[in-house]
Amino acid sequence: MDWHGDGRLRLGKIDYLNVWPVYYAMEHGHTPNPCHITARPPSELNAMMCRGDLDLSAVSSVIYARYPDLFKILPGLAIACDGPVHSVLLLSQKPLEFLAGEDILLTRHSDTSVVLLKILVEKYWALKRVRYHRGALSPALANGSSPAAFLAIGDEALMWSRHARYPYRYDLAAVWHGWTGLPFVFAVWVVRRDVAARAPALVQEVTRCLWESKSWGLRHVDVLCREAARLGILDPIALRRYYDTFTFDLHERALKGLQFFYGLMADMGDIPACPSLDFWTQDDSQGVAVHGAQGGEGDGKKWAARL
Ligand SMILES: C=C(O[C@@H]1C=C(C(=O)O)C=C[C@H]1O)C(=O)O
Repeated sequence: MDWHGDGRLRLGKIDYLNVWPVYYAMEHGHTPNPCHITARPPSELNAMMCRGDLDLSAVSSVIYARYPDLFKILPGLAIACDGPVHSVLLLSQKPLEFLAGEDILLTRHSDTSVVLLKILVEKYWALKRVRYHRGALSPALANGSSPAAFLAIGDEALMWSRHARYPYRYDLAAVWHGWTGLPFVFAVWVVRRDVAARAPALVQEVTRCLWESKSWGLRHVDVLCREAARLGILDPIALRRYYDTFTFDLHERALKGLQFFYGLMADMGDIPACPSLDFWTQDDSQGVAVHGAQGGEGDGKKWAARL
């Protein structure tokens, strides 16, 4: 835990459009920002949190399942959707049923979607002998040896969703929803346990500020769409539709989807068992194990009352 000499915690931010509703207000002076914010793709944030280079962050949901002893979940925050997500895509040169025995390139920026894809390939689509490679998408797509299919997430997926050589598009959250009927949780916000134990008041402050910023963002989606459109990835109307697909909460159904996913990770041998969901609370620095019955609520009010 490095205080930078000023008592501020180090907060990670996913470097994609999808988290603007959570961070925009605190980064632009509309709500308080008590942290140092570092923006990176998810897999880099995951590694930084595991190393202790950040104190709190959004991380790929698989990371909590793999390292439950290292982290506690911050309530009332998630990147989840209950149907298509538009930005986690398997893009293929051929229809899915012809991908058996083929190479799929996996973006190096993802940890959760990579696991979701492998689960769908093995347990839902039952494709045999698929070979996976992890790497940077741009160079692979630019040279002649392009893979039969690739997995893209975040802004890259939004930019490449209409790639001419990859006309077959599979939205993994839509496939998951069609299969399980459940929401899918791509990312959760976690705090390192050592930080939670040593600085509960700061963790509380940052959590409240994230809720306040999210609440502002969700009340001003029109502002976010106007500003985010300047990046040239989506126009304001498409951005509105994009933001409407997300729930930024760990509500009860999202928790069910998360636990079902963790159960499948255990079946695949990725983790030894489905972990308890250990939420951070200020008054119990050892945490409270939650087994699917609790979750964050829209504006964080329920959690604010608990903290
Ligand atoms: C929905 C998305 O979820 C993302 C997917 C992640 C992953 O696959 O590890 C992590 C964080 C999220 O940003 C997206 O990037 O579009």
